[in-house]
Amino acid sequence: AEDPSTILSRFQQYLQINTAQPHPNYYEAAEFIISQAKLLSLESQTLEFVKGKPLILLKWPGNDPTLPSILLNSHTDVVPSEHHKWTHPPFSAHLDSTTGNIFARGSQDMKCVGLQYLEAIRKLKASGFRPLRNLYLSFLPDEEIGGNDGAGKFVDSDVFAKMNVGIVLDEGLASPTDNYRAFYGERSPWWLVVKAVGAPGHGAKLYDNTAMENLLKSIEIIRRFRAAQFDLVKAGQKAEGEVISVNMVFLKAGTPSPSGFVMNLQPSEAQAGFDIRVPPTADQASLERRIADEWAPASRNMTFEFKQKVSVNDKFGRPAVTAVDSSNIWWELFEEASIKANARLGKPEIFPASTDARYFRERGLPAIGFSPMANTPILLHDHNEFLNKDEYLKGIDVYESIIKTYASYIQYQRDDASREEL
Ligand code: MET
Ligand SMILES: [Zn+2]
Ligand SMILES: [Zn+2]
Repeated sequence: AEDPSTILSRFQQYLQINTAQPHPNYYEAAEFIISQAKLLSLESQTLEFVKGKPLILLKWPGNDPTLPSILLNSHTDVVPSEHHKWTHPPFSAHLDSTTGNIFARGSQDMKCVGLQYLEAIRKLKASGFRPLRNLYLSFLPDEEIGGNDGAGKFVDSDVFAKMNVGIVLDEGLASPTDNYRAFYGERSPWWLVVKAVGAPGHGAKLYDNTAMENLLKSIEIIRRFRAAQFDLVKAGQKAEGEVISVNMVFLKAGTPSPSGFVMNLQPSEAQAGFDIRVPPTADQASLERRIADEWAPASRNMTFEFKQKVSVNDKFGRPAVTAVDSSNIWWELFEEASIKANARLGKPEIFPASTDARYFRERGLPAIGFSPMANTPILLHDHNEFLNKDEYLKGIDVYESIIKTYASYIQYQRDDASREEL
C-alpha cells in the first residue's frame, strides 16, 4: 500500500491552489485534477459552458456502459477567507504534527471529497477492480456563488444527458460525533430584498409612514418569525434543516455625507436583505403569501425582490428529496457499503444550506450528500477550517467501499421500477 504521507501530500497540493471566490484559479485546479486523472488512466474532458469557468469531467468506463452511471460530484471553488484571522495561512495546507490537523480553506468544503474520490479509485485500480457501470467524476466551478454557471449549465447539457446518470453523490457536512452524516435533501435558498419608501422629512419631526419606520416594522415581524423557528430547533423539536431560517444580511438606508451620513434628514428609502432557507417540506405558497402580506406589504409602501429563489419542488412538482428507504436501491447500497467500511451513519438529514445536489434532484435524480468527516467540528466557511489526516484517510476507505458497491451492482428488473418513472 501507498505511504499515507504521499496521499496526504496530494491533498495538500490541491488545497494549496487558491480557488477562492470571487477570482478562483480554476485553471490551476483543472490542470492538477487532469494530471491526477492521467496517472490513474481515467478519461478526462474540460467543459467550459461559461468562459473562465472550466468544469472537469472524468470517466472510468464500465464493462456495461448501457447501465445508468454513477456521478461523484464536487466543486473546486471555495469561499474567501480573512487570512490574518487564521492561525495558518488558508492556502498553506499546514499539517500540524501533533494533532494531524490539516488547515486550509476547502479542507472540509469540499476539496477533501473531490480528492478522496480519486484516492479511492486509485486503491480500487490497484486491487484490480473493474466497474460494471460507468463511473464519472465532475469537478464543478461556481458552486459558492450559486452554481448557475456550473451545475446549472452541466445538467442542461447534451454531455450530461448522454451520461445517463443513475445516482449522484455530492457534499455533506462534518459530524462532531462518531457517526457520519448523510443528506437526502436540502433547504432552498431564497435571497430576499425588502424595500420601503416613505415621506422624507426633518430629522426632528415625528410623523407616520417614514421609510425607516416601515422597514423596521417588517424587520420586527421577520425577527419574530425567526425566533419562533429557532425555538423549535432549540427545543429539539426540529432539526436545523427542517425549519425555515431567515437571517438579515444587510441594511441599507440614509443619505451619505462626507463625514458619514446626514443626521437631520429622514430618508425616503430603506432596504434590508435576508438569506432565507426553505425546507423541501415547507409550504412554499404560504411563505410567499407571508412575505407579500406581512413582510413587505404594499399597504406599508413596501416592495420586495428575490435575488435568488429556488423552488422546493422538483420538475415534477414533488418535494426535491431523495428517498432513503427500500424504494431507493442506491440508498440501500449506500448503507450496505457504509456498514462494510465500518462507517456508522446517523439518521439521514436535510442539508441546512445549499449544494449543487439541488440541480440534480430538481431533475428527479437521486442525490446523496455525504462528506466522510466524523469527530470533526463543522468549520465550513469559518476561520481555521481543518480536517484531521486520519479522518481524511478513513474517508478514502469509505468511498472505496461505496464506489465498489455501486459500480458492481447489477440492476435487476425489480429495481428498475423506481427508476423507470424518472
Ligand atoms: N453553498 C453556498 C450556500 O449554501 C452557496 C449556494 S448558492 C445559494 O450558501
Ligand atoms: Zn461552501
Ligand atoms: Zn461546498
